Amino acid sequence: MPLLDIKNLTLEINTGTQSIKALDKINLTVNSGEIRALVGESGSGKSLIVQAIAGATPPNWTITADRMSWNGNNLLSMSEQQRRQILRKDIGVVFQNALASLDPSVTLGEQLEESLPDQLVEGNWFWQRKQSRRKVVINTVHKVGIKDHEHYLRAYPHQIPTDIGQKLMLAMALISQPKMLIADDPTRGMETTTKVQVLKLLSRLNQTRSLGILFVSHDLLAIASMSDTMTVLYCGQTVESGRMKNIRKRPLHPYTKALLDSAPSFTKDLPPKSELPTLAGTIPTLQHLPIGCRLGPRCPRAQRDCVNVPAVRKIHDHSYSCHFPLHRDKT
Ligand SMILES: Nc1ncnc2c1ncn2[C@@H]1O[C@H](COP(=O)(O)OP(=O)(O)OP(=O)(O)O)[C@@H](O)[C@H]1O
Repeated sequence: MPLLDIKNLTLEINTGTQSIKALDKINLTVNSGEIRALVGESGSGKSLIVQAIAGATPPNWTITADRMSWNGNNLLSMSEQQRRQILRKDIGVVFQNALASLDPSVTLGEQLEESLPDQLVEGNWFWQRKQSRRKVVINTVHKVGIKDHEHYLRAYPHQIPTDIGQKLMLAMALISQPKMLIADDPTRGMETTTKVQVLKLLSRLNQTRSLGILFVSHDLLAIASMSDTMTVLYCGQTVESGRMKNIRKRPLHPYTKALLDSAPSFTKDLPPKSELPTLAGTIPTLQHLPIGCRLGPRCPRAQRDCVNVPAVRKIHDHSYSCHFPLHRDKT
């Protein structure tokens, strides 16, 4: 059974004048010990998925799904308290710009200690538990590559540089020893050595503790080297999903191909909102979504049928949604 199992997740945003389908029938699973990359241009809806899973949604969002379960338990039907409990213990989430959501008046050390569940604290006496908490916090910040813990644990959120902040957010997500980590662009803006350090840490946790990871990123180099599987998103629709090596070798969806071709040697990140060199135009805004397959107006293979949403087709564990996929002309 997958840890996280999502089928046909739809997110509608009510703008007051209209209802917009920002996510349209998204499918996604993450198994224990699996690293799944969630990729797509800026604006494709990756962060919306993370927010929908975490339940961090404003009142004008409506979320529906045929299935959205954690370890077999329906996330959508459980109480807010049960869901919070799961997010506190079992799923670590690093949101984009997470640093901004920290309490500015509390030191980072105290906020990390608060994130540590009581079950992981040793000792019976108050002073023993205090020491134990401190020890776990220090170990965790060392694990994410912060050596000068004295300095940073005493600091307030606005006093630290962004890359240290990102590492601390990762520490906060990992401190409860979760079964799964959802990391929304955790290495964004980091310089290469720091990035490599963080990626190595995640790979190690994945291998030693079977940590399942949903890795959201623009960074194709990072994704390709560490992920087992990949889900490609375009404009709120899942376009392709499968094993990383199969998709890299033989992408079936024209969008996946364009995304891979845009970083031919995987040597550069794709800056947000940039044009893909292999596809004309840019991703549409939610107010101007095309009908049917949303890639239609930009797709070199588009034909009349593309005004209808393509069904999900499967070849073993490789799935795609396209009327005119690559390499399948004879079928
Ligand atoms: N709270 C919100 N209300 C309305 N629209 C939103 C909201 N958050 C995001 N959007 C819109 O939803 C679409 C998807 O945004 P999202 O942030 O999920 O993209 P993304 O793939 O995560 O991009 P990036 O890689 O830049 O983070 C965008 O068009 C964005 O403008």
